Amino acid sequence: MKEEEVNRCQIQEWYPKFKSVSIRTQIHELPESFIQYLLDDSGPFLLPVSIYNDDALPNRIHNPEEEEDYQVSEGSGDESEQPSPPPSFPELELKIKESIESLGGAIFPKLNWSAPKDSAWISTTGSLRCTTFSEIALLLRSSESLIHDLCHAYDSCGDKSSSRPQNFFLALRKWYPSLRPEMEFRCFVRGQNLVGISQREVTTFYPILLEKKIELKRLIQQFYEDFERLKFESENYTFDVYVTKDERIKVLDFNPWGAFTLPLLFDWEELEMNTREEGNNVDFRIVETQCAVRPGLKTAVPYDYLDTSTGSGWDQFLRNADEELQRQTRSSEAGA
Ligand SMILES: Nc1ncnc2c1ncn2[C@@H]1O[C@H](COP(=O)(O)OP(=O)(O)OP(=O)(O)O)[C@@H](O)[C@H]1O
Repeated sequence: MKEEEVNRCQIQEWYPKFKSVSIRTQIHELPESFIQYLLDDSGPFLLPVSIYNDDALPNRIHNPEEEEDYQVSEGSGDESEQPSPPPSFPELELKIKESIESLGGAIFPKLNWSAPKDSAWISTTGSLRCTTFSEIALLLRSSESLIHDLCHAYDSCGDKSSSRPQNFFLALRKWYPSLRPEMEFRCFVRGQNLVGISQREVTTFYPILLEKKIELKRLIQQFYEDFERLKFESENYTFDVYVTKDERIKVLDFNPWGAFTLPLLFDWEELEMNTREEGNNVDFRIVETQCAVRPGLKTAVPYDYLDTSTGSGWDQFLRNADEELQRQTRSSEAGA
């Protein structure tokens, strides 16, 4: 696989071309200080200080010296006891706040390639729905799967020249509360031919897919002929689509062929062999019976989460996160 093929699957690269057939998204370049914050696992877990009131336009720039909570006593003699000051990213926070408002008040966050799916369990809603910068920071900072984007994006590239992209971006996608998982599909393109389509959520049997199989296949194939073929430059790649109630197709994501991309109801060897000639049938796969469901391919809750007993590490992590949230709530109430 080539770096350029991996690069094309970054949301800041593909979204401008597919905007009209995707879901509303605003993309912000991330400062290096924020990337370092995401990567830093030394010391306690600190959420960034929110410098704006949550429910108003920016009206107060936080000044640590004016608030008791932030005063660091000088010369106490034991510097190692002093917690490091919480980080703050005022410019980024303002841009994000404005974007969230313009996207209707709730968003789904994502870096260049990936969403922090593995940290949904930590949010109060158990989902990736975010309404504030702090919620986004909590999800991003808690996610192991984003380490792939941050440090290993090019690991499968034969021409790898760096471990990370030049710039990182945060995509804020309008939150859709009622996406039906059975209407998401992964499409496999080889040699610029659509060779396979798989149900995306393979852990469940959805009878409606049996009923609509022929129609869904026709819709997706038509979409590929109309939009995809001319616009996405790689020879081999995958893209994920969502079929709306009124039978429109929305592109959710692009992924490189092979490597970290899950082949779902296929395996890569059989997809490699499928060199579909023009006009041949596209292989459309769904879970056809209750007995054919696949086990979950990704774990949503880290194993350690199951063990929150004293000494497990998670007890301290959860206490720190809780204290930080309470402290920030107190400080924003004091400033309101
Ligand atoms: N805007 C949204 N609102 C609500 N849910 C969403 C939204 N966008 C995506 N999702 C849900 O989140 C899932 C993961 O999204 P997405 O494919 O963008 O993440 P990803 O990290 O790139 O995943 P993968 O690496 O498996 O492709 C989607 O399958 C969809 O169910």
